[in-house]
Amino acid sequence: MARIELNAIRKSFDTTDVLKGVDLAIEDGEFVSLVGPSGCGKSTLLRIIAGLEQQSTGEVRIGGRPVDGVRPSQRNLAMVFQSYALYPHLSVYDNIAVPLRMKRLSTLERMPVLGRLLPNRHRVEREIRGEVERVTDQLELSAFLKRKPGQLSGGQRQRVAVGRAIVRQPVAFLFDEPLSNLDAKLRVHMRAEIAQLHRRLGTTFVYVTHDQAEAMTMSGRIAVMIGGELVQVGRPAEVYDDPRDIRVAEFVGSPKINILPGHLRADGQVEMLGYPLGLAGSGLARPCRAGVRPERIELGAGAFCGAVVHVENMGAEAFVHLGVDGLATPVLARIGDVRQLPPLGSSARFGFAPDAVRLFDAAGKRIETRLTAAPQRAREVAVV
Ligand SMILES: Nc1ncnc2c1ncn2[C@@H]1O[C@H](COP(=O)(O)OP(=O)(O)OP(=O)(O)O)[C@@H](O)[C@H]1O
Repeated sequence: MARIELNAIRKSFDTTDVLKGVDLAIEDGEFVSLVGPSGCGKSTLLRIIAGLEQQSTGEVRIGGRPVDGVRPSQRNLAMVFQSYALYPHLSVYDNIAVPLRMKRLSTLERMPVLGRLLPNRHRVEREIRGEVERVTDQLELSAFLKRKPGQLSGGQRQRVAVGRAIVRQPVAFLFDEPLSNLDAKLRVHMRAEIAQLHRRLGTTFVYVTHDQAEAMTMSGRIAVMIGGELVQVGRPAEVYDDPRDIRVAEFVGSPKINILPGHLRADGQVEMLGYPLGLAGSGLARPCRAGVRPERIELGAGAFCGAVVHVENMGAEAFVHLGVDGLATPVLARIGDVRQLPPLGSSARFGFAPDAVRLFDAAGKRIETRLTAAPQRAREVAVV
């Protein structure tokens, strides 16, 4: 097991700065997900940890030691890729045994015919069999040992890739979008398997994904990367509830948070479309943006009124899209009880409690103060 430390990591490809000074400490045994939109640099960061890519400046430490200049194979890390990188011509058993054979047998002992004549080969192969069987039992792969990767489902292939990583007993596992080739249902199932695997092994996991739901449901902490910068690191619930930056608020959570244009008055009142939302303490008058999660929008009463322009009924819950005059995008409200859905085309009142609002300044940085007073009931905002 190992602590992984990234200090001021920068990476440029030609003139493009892909990583702009990333600092992150991943504790021994922790499960941290690097999450962010496509192209934000998360795979590059993972590859730098693995030693597959060299940072332009900055330092990587694994288990307290700097590893710059240490070859990937010497870092004792296991990487699981999106493509699984299995050998198509080898059986499940041999795919998992490969890293052990590479480590414990000499080139001569690995030779198919000559190797068998060497006494050490039999002893090592017996040990390897024991270890491969232990891992394949754990991963419920015992029934497939003789099959080739082409004869397996996506989920089974993914488990073989994980098995091959586990047998090496690495100090940390690095996952690069390992579930993105699977269908939605299997992905949800494999999320649970990977989280359980982490609990069982207790080894450091670093997991790259662009899927915020994957990161939220599996990891102890998530590190949100945007445009080559680490914008926020924290427990999933903390990042969801207390985003420090509007880009984080918009990236985390599905469906997206509602962002409403507002104005912070000098007397501390926050207004949206000229209607009061609550008090944020006195300060400088300035434009701001109010973020409200769909589940915090209360339908049926409140200061605002919108036209029901679309309803997404998922069975167990529904999302109502409310067109509001003066807003470019509809406000989304989550409805827990789908029997209470307003009809399409009707108008619906809505509001939200002041503590549901997260305020951001014009640059997208979080305004610390939380709204306190209840929004005053005002005349309705016109329906679109
Ligand atoms: N070898 C390379 N040469 C030039 N540019 C590169 C190279 N590798 C990555 N990049 C660029 O660096 C940026 C970050 O790439 P990276 O693969 O780290 O992003 P990512 O966040 O993992 O994205 P995705 O989720 O799409 O995989 C991208 O703009 C990419 O085009």
